[in-house]
Amino acid sequence: MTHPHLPTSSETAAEAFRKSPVTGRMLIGGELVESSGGAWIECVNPATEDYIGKVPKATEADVQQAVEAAEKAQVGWAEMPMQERSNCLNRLADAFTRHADELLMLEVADSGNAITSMKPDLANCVERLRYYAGLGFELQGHTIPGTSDKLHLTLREPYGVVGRIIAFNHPIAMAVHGMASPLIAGNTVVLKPSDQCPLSAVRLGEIAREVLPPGVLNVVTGDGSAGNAIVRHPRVKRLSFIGSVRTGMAIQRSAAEVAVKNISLELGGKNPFIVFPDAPVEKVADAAVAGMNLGLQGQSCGSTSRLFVHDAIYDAVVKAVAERYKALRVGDPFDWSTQMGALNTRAHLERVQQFVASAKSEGARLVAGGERPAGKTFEKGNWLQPTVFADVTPEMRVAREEIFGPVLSILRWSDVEEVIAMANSVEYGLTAAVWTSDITQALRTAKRLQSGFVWVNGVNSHVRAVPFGGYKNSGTGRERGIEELYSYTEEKSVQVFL
Ligand SMILES: NC(=O)C1=CN([C@@H]2O[C@H](COP(=O)(O)OP(=O)(O)OC[C@H]3O[C@@H](n4cnc5c(N)ncnc54)[C@H](O)[C@@H]3O)[C@@H](O)[C@H]2O)C=CC1
Ligand SMILES: O=Cc1ccc(S(=O)(=O)O)cc1
Repeated sequence: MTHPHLPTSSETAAEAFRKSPVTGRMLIGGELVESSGGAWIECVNPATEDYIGKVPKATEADVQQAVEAAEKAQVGWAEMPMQERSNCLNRLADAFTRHADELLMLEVADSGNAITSMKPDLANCVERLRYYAGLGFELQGHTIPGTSDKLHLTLREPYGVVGRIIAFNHPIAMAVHGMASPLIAGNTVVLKPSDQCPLSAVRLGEIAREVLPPGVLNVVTGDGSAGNAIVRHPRVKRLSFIGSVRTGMAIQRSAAEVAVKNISLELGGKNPFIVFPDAPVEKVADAAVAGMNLGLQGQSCGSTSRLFVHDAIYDAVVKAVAERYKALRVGDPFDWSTQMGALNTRAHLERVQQFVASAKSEGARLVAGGERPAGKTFEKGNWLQPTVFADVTPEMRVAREEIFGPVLSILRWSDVEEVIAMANSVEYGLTAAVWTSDITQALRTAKRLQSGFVWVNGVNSHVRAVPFGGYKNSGTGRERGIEELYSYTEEKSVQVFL
């Protein structure tokens, strides 16, 4: 990429990208390459609709080449002492830190997410690389007492080539988070970023090329057909995917046609936030904003998009939440005072607008937002005001389907059994929040929620060692911590006859 990325003092960041769009290349076997088919994917700034760059549209042959390069590199990579692999990851973290500002600009231009919300993602990437660089030393087998005349022990071995396919909402975080643990375990990686937001991953490929041996990380850019080629490659036995339930199910079907594979899936969410009558109204209202990840326009799998409020404090909470949503600053994603940016694509905005229309027609009460914001900034781009519907009932579409946008639904409850049943009534089970000062009630409720991650009196907090993943159709497998690391290894039992 030749783009300066950082604007001069006389121009805005958006102008800088418009004036000099970037051209990205794929990283395959240590070389920066274009698509063998010659096609490109165009990247558009969601806030301005400006063309900001292009990346190659990978063909099946490109994917094949990437897997072969990864296979070739894997033998030597796995044979390296742990200390050397660890050094490589730490060097990648150093290089990443040097380029963090430029990566942040690319990320914001390509995603439309507010810069204040994306900056922590960059720091988290560095933290994740260093964390797994150290944790690799804990990858241990064990010995098992058995019969007196035999010694039983286990070894942890890498799968080989890992395919990592990711969603559009946290592009660089998902790219880096998903490579640290497979790499330290001795696998090599073929990464496919989302075709909606590929620029930061492509730049990551360029940076990684300077510090990792050729073929250890390969970045192929393309749409679902490139993803499917990774999924169907018979020698990519371990796959890790972040995206929608529909694609996750398609991947399971497609993979099963060619081989038996280990696939972890981080999928969608329609996450409940249950407020008991003793919860503090103002803090609940703050959490109803924070839990929706509005800096990403609600486009986060963990967003607590169904707020169940007890009858006793319902009106007060609705009022406090609506006030906060109306006061949010929507605007230029590059502006450090902006709290919410633009939705990622026009098609996605239109999908979210259909949810707003369906909520109105099904009788929900609009208490904030619902429209495109007014003003010059919003003449072009994928804009929607932060939106809140009250008096939502469980059978409405907005209460059942993942919107992946800035639309919060508030539902009323008065009976604990009923609210737990409502919370569990959707196909998803990713995150949940429970708010009460009664710890017994909180833990009882947490236990009964069919969700992989429950916050008590909090929202949206993630810690690197705490497992994250979904129940039901929200996924399978857990990411983060040592379990994630182990999930990129196969366990071999060795029995020694003495
Ligand atoms: N549970 C979690 O950790 C997260 C889940 N998500 C979910 O992701 C969805 C939004 O992200 P999108 O990018 O729109 O998801 P998506 O499922 O449309 O696409 C995700 C990735 O899969 C690729 N893909 C599409 N079809 C494929 C196929 N047949 N085979 C292989 N790869 C294929 C895409 O090119 C993209 O890279 C939401 O449902 C959201 O909840 C998003 C972030 C985190
Ligand atoms: O949106 C959900 C989400 C966001 C980020 C990550 S990751 O830790 O960066 O992979 C996972 C899920």
